[in-house]
Amino acid sequence: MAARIMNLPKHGLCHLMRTSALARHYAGSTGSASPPQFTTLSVDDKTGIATLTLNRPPANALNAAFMGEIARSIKELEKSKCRGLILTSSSERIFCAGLDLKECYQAEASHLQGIWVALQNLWHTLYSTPLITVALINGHTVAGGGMLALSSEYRIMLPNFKIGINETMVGLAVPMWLIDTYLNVIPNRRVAEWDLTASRIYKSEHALKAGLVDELAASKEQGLERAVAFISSYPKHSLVARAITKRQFREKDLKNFEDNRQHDLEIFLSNIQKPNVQSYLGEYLESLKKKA
Ligand SMILES: CCCCCCCC/C=C\CC(=O)SCCNC(=O)CCNC(=O)[C@H](O)C(C)(C)COP(=O)(O)OP(=O)(O)OC[C@H]1O[C@@H](n2cnc3c(N)ncnc32)[C@H](O)[C@@H]1OP(=O)(O)O
Repeated sequence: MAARIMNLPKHGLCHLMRTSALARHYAGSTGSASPPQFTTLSVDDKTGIATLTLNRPPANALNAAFMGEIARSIKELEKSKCRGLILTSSSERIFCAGLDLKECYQAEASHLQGIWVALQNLWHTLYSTPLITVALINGHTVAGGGMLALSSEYRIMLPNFKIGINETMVGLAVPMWLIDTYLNVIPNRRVAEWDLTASRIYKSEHALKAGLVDELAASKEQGLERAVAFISSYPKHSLVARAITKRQFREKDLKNFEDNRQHDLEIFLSNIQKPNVQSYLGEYLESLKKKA
């Protein structure tokens, strides 16, 4: 039975906490984190599989609060000993449009810093989690949205959507940690370099052929079934060993990131505040509006 929840208790989430108990938990909560605004989370008590649904209309664009909320949920799920996490979207068209560009335009340096640090933390949390992670990509996912999908272990996508990392089109360099994430999925360096320098965006069907996604599903329901099947394919006794093995594969990328975290922030702040980048960002935002 799925227990629909508003936020997570400190422990034991996967151990039969029901909606009423959760409501009491929040009523009496010490309030260390505010209730979720942009996500909903449900956990199936029987399978120990959580589904985190992104819900920041219209495009699930990532601002600092939204990214912080996703990262906190993952951390709490880890403590509650859930076995797996499915990431999906409440929108029928957009999984995630990447960073909220409206918040990157003509913003204070402190605001931009908050956005970038939240993006770094979200990537680190998702990429390093011992949970079995599946992105059920039920809409377009680009840039920071591509990061969410590619940092997950398995990708199931619905047909006729777009996926890719288009930062260079926005006028900025792809950070090393995102290049490493891409290479973890597309290990052919030539293809990866070409994709990222050219801001290549794949349609679902082509993404499957290229190995950027692992399966196509005809509907969200079918995608959810497939995601549950993937997570459940790992027997219980293998979970610790698989988590250690996953960590070993990703350790070098995580260490490189930690060694360069501050430098990465400085590069972003310096680039995003350049007059030509801001000017292009303004035009880009206008083009998104005109399209609507
Ligand atoms: C700039 C910093 C770069 C730093 C480089 C380092 C890299 C690290 C990782 C992440 C960086 C980023 O994420 S940069 C974000 C780049 N994102 C994009 O370029 C996506 C732009 N959007 C689209 O291409 C399309 O919207 C879509 C393909 C995602 C969906 O297309 P669709 O036709 O279905 O929808 P609309 O285009 O009509 O959009 C609906 C609605 O959403 C608004 N919108 C879309 N994207 C964003 C966004 N990224 N930020 C804020 N708002 C966005 C769009 O304007 C529409 O709004 P209105 O209905 O109000 O007009």
